Amino acid sequence: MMRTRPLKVALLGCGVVGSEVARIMTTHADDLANRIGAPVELAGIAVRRPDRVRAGVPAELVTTDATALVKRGDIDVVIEVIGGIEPARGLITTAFEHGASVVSANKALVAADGAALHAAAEAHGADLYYEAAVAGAIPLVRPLRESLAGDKVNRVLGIVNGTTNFILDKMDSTGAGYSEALDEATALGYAEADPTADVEGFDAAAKAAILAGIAFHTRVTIDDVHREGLTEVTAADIASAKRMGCTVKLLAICERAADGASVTARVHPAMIPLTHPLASVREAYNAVFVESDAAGQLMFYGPGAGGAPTASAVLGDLVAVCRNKLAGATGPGESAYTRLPVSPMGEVVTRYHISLDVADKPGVLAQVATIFAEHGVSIDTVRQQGKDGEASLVVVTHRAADAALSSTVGALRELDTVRGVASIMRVEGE
Ligand SMILES: NC(=O)C1=CN([C@@H]2O[C@H](COP(=O)(O)OP(=O)(O)OC[C@H]3O[C@@H](n4cnc5c(N)ncnc54)[C@H](O)[C@@H]3O)[C@@H](O)[C@H]2O)C=CC1
Ligand SMILES: N[C@@H](CC=O)C(=O)O
Ligand code: NA
Repeated sequence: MMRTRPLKVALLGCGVVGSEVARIMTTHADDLANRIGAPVELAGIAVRRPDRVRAGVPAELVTTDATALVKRGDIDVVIEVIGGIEPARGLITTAFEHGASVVSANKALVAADGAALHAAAEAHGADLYYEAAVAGAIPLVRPLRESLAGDKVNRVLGIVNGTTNFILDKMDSTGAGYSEALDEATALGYAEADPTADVEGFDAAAKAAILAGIAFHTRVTIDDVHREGLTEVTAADIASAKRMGCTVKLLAICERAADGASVTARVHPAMIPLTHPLASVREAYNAVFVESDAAGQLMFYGPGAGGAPTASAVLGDLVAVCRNKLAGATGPGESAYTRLPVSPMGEVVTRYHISLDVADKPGVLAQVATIFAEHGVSIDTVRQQGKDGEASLVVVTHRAADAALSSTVGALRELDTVRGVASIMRVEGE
């Protein structure tokens, strides 16, 4: 039976995501009420710039005082789509203290301080949901937290940043320049307020931290995630990948160690074979593989960024949180009981593509091969291209520890015949 008294919702932020949340809450009000069992009322919208015209947003609901809004006392759910650490963290904490549950899309905050936020929610009998924080519209947080709660997840691997995937896709398929592609991604609402977060891999690293924590039932913060962004990827890397039958993607990879005693989490560009399903993920789409003991391999795919897709995930959480409120219950909180430590990047084992500029004279190849052998890194293939006394040597290795590869590269740089290390890229998905 439908409750007539509405559940009151405060919306913090009315930008790309917030404006879509407000629009869908208004246009789908009847369906939302039927699905929840009570009407949901948008009771206030906190904005920073009230002068900005927002189509379809009732002017009387708009305020610049977000703190007063979350302290009102009659708010059941706060939706935080401001982004960043402060004031978002303070507002969420205040919301819990005043009895509200919280839905957030803020990966930066959850990856930095998720444990404290979960503790605050639990202390006040409230919910903290953040499906939109990882891979936009794609259901991933709740499937990991709930549907896979009976299984043992060993690996999560995928593309979790729409902006960088959009840039790489445009560079690869249309030959667009990096800045042009980034501007387009920003105009389409995919990029963060500061797109450095996207291109330097901070956004993907935040998502990797959240995924690793939930998947392995431990605590992982963004500081535990090895991070390399897109800015070092050159057109030559992309061309070299093509020659190998590969493409370049920015990947997030979270793994349980073979002995089960630790986990790793990393974000970096990588070459993947064109035959791998991740190679065909275009534009701002995301795709994530989850590998677990009982289920085997699962693939999650869909729009990873953009106002309406992200609002879809926010509204899904809103419905869940409202249902919990009506039932007088809360959903699952933090599950970090395994306390598995996060190992450093040096312990990660994978394959590498290394491009060296070398002198084109006899014996160089043997010298280079010896350095690899001395560091225990086995070579799979070597390709050499010479011009004007200089040559480019492309080495692809078998699987080796990241620390061994770093020492190898350090020793290669010491060789007189090695003029420079043009690029080092990991090779994944084989
Ligand atoms: N745009 C996207 O595709 C996705 C965004 N997200 C996350 O959603 C959140 C919001 O992102 P967008 O909507 O894209 O950003 P946005 O920059 O378009 O919107 C944020 C809005 O919050 C407002 N704001 C800032 N401080 C405020 C304050 N103290 N009080 C009230 N309003 C304030 C800003 O003026 C802005 O309008 C971020 O955490 C972002 O990481 C998550 C998934 C996808
Ligand atoms: N900037 C992010 C938005 C969604 O999380 C991205 O590009 O993926
Ligand atoms: Na999601």
